[in-house]
Amino acid sequence: MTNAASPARRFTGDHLVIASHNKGKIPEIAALLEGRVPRLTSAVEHGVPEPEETGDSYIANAELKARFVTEATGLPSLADDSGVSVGGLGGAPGIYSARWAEKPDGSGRDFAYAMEQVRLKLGDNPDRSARFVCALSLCWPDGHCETVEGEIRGQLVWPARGTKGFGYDPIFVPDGHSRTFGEMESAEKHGMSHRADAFHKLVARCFAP
Ligand SMILES: O=c1nc[nH]c2c1ncn2[C@H]1C[C@H](O)[C@@H](COP(=O)(O)OP(=O)(O)OP(=O)(O)O)O1
Ligand SMILES: [Mg+2]
Repeated sequence: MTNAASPARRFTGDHLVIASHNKGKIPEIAALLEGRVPRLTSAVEHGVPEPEETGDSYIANAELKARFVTEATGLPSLADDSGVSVGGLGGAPGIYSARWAEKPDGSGRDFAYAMEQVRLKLGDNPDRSARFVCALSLCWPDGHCETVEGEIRGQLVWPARGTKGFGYDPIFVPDGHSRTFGEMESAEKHGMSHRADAFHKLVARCFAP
C-alpha cells in the first residue's frame, strides 16, 4: 500500500499496459486516463493470461495483477481490483464479486446470475446499503508500485434497471441519485464512481503536472 507520507513516483512513460481482461473495465480505465498516456494496450493484446487473484484485499489483488503483467511484458502496468460490498451481507461479495458471477455449470460469468445470488442471499433483510470499491495499482518494472483505493456508496434495487455499464451496475443506485449505474451514460458514471474516485487519487499522486 502506498504510504501517503512517502513521496509518490510520477509516471513519465509513453506506454502503459492495462492489466485487465474485463471488456467493461478496459474502456473505463482508458477514458479515465484522458489522454495522459500516449500509448495504452491491455494484457489481452500482450497475450498475458489472467493471474489467480489470491490476495485478501482489493489492494493486494490490484498489486498482484499489475506486478504479474509488468513481469510478463517488461512494461509499466495499471491494474484495477474492484467489487461491491453489501451491508446486509456483511460486506460480501467484496473481493469475490467476479467469482459470484461464475455459474455452477462452468459456463462462465453471468452477472444476471450474480445479481440474483445477491437478491436471494439478502432475502427479506432490509439493509440494502452497498458500496463499490476500486483499488488501482500502477507498477513499474523495478517493482515499485503506487496504489490507491476509491469508493462510492449507494443502495441496491430490484428488479435490475438499465443496460449500460457492466457487472452489478443495473442494481446499484448511488446515494443522492435515483437511476442505477446501468441507466447512466458512461460520462455520468465517471463523474462519481469508485473507479473515478480512485483515479483522482492516482492522478494526484502520479500524473499531476
Ligand atoms: O464499475 C462497476 N460496475 C459494476 N460492477 C463492477 C464494477 N466494478 C467492479 N464490479 C464488479 C464486477 C466485476 O467483475 C468485479 C470485479 O472483479 P475483478 O477481479 O476486479 O475484475 P475482473 O475479474 O472482472 O477483471 P480483471 O481482474 O481482469 O481486471 O466487481
Ligand atoms: Mg479478476
